[in-house]
Amino acid sequence: MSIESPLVRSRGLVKRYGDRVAVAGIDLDVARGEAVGILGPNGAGKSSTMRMIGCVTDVTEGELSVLGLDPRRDGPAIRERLGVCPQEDSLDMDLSARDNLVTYARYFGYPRSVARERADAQLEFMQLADRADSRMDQLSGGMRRRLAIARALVNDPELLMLDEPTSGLDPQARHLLWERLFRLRRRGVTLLLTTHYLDEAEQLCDRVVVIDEGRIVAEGPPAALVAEHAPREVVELRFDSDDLDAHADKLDQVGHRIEVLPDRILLYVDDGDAAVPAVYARGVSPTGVLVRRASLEDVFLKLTGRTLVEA
Ligand SMILES: Nc1ncnc2c1ncn2[C@@H]1O[C@H](COP(=O)(O)OP(=O)(O)OP(=O)(O)O)[C@@H](O)[C@H]1O
Repeated sequence: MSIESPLVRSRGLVKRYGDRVAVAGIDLDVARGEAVGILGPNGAGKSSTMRMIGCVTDVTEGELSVLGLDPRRDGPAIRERLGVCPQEDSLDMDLSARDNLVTYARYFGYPRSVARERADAQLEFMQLADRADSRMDQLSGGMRRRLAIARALVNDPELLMLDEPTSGLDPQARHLLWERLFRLRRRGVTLLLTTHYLDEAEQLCDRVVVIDEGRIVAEGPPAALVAEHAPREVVELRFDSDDLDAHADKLDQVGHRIEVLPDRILLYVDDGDAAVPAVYARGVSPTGVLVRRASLEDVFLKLTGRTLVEA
């Protein structure tokens, strides 16, 4: 157990935009070497939290220390030691991939030759070496996203922050990018990221913080959260008809809990395969049945009554 102070520590962190409360008092710790995921639906306050930690927006209220420094006072010194990859990438469309990185590295005061070396090393790591001379409009969305991460790495940051790094990417591009994040994690880079993709967070993150309406609703290692909040398995039932409540009424007490979503019914059970015959025995005939392990999505649903992706 490290006795080092956390890289990020917030207590009662608040962000307001006028009357709108985006972050309503968040306590967050990120230790060196950890991979922490902030999960939550649209508008939950994830980006606002990230922007305060990244010193791009002011803290409205509460305590925040980043790398042991105070963002209110030491913004520039903190930013030098962070790698920040915002949701909207801000790559320069007129520059090549390499020059985007070199220009950024020069902000940190590296001599041109060092900036170029650092740029090339990160292009290599992000599997973009063969696209070094390409302009942005010649790169796919996935390549641009990897380039934005490469750029965030040129200053060898102590903490890499990624806001929805895989949103909008096709599954192959997501996979490629995620695989690089695993490698970074293995190298010991501290990661703080937001995502809608709970399956990814479950695999990559040591710890997840689930937020909803600006507040933390659950926190812990993914497997522990699932074990705490959801039975082992879930039976998903799909139907042609819209009247799912009528089916749900018949399934009373088949499992520990039942959730009726707009397009399906979820039954929370210990043993999915054993529960399926009980569904038919109640006179319910779904058009689709899927048995799966309970996931963070189920934790979120239980805690907020809403699904993450469709929320
Ligand atoms: N610059 C701003 N001015 C006013 N309101 C804002 C601003 N930025 C965010 N908000 C509001 O604050 C709340 C939280 O937004 P935030 O972007 O932090 O959420 P999020 O969890 O990152 O959502 P998303 O996944 O859509 O990015 C939302 O209600 C949003 O409309």
